[in-house]
Amino acid sequence: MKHCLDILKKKKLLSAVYILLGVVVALLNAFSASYFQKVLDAFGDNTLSMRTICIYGFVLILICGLEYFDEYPSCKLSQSIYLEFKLKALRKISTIDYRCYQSLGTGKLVQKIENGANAGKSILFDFYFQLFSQLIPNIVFSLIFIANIDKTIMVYLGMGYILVFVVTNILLKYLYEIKAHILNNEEIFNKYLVRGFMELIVFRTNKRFDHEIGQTTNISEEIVKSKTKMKLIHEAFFAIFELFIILIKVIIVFISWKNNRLSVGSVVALITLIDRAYSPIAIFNVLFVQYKLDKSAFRRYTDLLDMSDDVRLNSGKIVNSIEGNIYFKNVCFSYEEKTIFKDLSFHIPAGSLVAFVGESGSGKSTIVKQIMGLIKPDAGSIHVDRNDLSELNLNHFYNYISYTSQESPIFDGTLRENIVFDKDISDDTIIEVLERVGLTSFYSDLPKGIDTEVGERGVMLSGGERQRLALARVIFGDAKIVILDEATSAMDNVTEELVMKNMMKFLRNKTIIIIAHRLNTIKNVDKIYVFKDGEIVGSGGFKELLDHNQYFRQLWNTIMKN
Ligand SMILES: Nc1ncnc2c1ncn2[C@@H]1O[C@H](COP(=O)(O)OP(=O)(O)OP(=O)(O)O)[C@@H](O)[C@H]1O
Repeated sequence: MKHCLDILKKKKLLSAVYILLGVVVALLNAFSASYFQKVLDAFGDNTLSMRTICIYGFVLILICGLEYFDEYPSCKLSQSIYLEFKLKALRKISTIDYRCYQSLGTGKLVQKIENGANAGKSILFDFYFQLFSQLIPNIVFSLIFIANIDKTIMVYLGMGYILVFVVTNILLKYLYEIKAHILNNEEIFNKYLVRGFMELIVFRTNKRFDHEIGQTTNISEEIVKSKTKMKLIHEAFFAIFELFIILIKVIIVFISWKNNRLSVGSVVALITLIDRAYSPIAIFNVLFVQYKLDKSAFRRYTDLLDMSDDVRLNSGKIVNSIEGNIYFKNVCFSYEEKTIFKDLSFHIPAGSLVAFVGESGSGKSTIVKQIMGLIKPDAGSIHVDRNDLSELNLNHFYNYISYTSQESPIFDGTLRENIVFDKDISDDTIIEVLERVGLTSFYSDLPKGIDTEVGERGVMLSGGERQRLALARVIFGDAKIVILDEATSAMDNVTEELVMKNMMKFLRNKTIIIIAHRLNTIKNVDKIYVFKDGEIVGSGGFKELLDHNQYFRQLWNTIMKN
């Protein structure tokens, strides 16, 4: 509910106008039905006056006008509520704890957000707003006007409400299970869809698409079956409800005819008012069932919103300058049961150029994520200069650190956005940097120059071009600590050497950490740390390690052989 209230607070005025308009229209509707009794009876007695006709006509026109104006807040509210729920999800991703983020899958997540935003809109707008602006006012005003005609009938109608409510609740228990089944299947359906798009090459070359399409077809059939079942149950309820109202109307006509107690006008007004009093109940039931079912989709979505945030992103100590010393002191870290580091300690002096090497899975990237503050040590401490990293405001710290990852360093946007984001930098300067990272010929072939869209994950660039683009971004940053995690792995040797030579000129005096598998690229670094199973098994200069460290020599020999 907290998330719904957040959105309501933002839309206070619009919500108040919408509810007020609904109440006024309901009052006028009940009044017009009751006034119609007066018109009919006066018509029968030959006492109908021009004034009565005018009042009746005016009320009908007023209702018509107000119902039209009602569309404005109605449309604005429903659309903005739906989009606000989606925005909330994006805001959440901007602060979510990185470990929680790692547990989310793209396909399922996107569907969860879509279903959740729809469910949230449905709960807030289609249920609560309709309840307070239409259903309750319609029921209350209709009952008041019915009581005005005949109090006993009003009491019987009230008892009818209770019966309808009991039946609805029995129905709901059955519908819940079907809805949960649908939601699960929709998320899995989307997972297959997204991974089909993202992993086209893997699935095509492994001939997996037939299997994937088969699975998705089965799931879609399941979804259709469950949705049809739900619809039929809903409709059956509606049909029974219609019969129930018809029965009430027939009984009223019969009793009035037998007792000869009510005028023609009163019977017509009663029948109209019964429709007005019971239609909201029918609508309420549909909405209530939907509301209860939406709650399960909404809960899945709020589970995402309620995931832990990285509290250090926006709180903690703010430092105004950083030299770039990094100290790991007895750091321990595990992913669930799996121990990655035990008692890891090392020091990287400010302004030095170091490299982390080791077999795949030895923990190099995990160290980098810890230096970035994305994941926290279970024990021990990480210091940047004299500051304990766990006490720093990370958003502020990110002004001084830059990280180029080995995976998809490019996002869906233009070349310019990918290099400088929204910084105001002249085209000439950007082009000059593109030259430095060896992208001159690539750039000159682009139809829209630096404003060319590079596609999702930079799909229209080669692996090496993507990496060079990401390196160009580093040049525009003002970081004191630069981390290049396999940042040149997709480049050929000649390009890599040229680009790194240019990069190093620019990165002078910064603390640079390079993670590399190609050991020939790190011959000139100040210090190499050799990792094996989360431990440092050697450190020193390239030559020193080659002469004295057996494991490093083994790594080097393997590479040379390849
Ligand atoms: N989210 C995660 N959950 C569980 N285990 C993980 C997770 N991320 C990484 N690991 C494990 O942590 C270990 C260290 O991974 P890391 O990515 O740091 O290795 P690396 O040395 O950088 O490997 P590579 O050179 O292949 O990139 C690996 O065994 C990996 O399986």
